Amino acid sequence: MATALKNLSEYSDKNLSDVSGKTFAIVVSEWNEEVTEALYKGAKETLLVNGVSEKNIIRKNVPGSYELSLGAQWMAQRADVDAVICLGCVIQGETKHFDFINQAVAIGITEVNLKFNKPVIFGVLTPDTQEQALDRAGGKHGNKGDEAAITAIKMLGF
Ligand SMILES: Nc1c(NC[C@H](O)[C@H](O)[C@H](O)CO)[nH]c(=O)[nH]c1=O
Ligand SMILES: CC(=O)[C@@H](O)COP(=O)(O)O
Repeated sequence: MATALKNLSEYSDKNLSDVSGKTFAIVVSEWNEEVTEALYKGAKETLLVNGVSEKNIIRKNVPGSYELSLGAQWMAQRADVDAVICLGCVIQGETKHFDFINQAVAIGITEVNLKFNKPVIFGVLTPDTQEQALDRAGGKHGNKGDEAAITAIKMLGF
């Protein structure tokens, strides 16, 4: 598989715009907390490393990934928020619940982007197993939280 040996979160920090005055909201799903806390840690650290002030990083928790869309909307509608990062982890269970949550959150987050004309980043893992999730939350495949933060920074540079 293409991802087998890769750190998927490697990125170039060349040409990133100055975001030192920008405000970021991070919406975090409490489901699969071990994973989403690691995603949050990665996203926050990446924002700080790229010059964002700690006071300009707002955190909002929601119960599950399904609730990320509304949490993102609450944040995006604030005039002081420049970009929103949504973090979640939906692990495949025995039923189709996984598909419904993933479809709803993907569409919901896309709608919030377009409604508020602000970057709202999809940092939601959709793995088959907890191991795959941890591999992407600070493990051997990097940290999708870092990637989500870099994507938000890049989008603010357009
Ligand atoms: N099973 C997972 C969930 N389920 C909860 C839903 O997101 C939602 O909170 C519930 O349906 C009430 O609206 N959420 C995750 O983020 N990850 C899961 O694996
Ligand atoms: C992704 C889910 O919603 C999930 O954890 C629920 O599991 P199941 O499909 O076995 O009910």
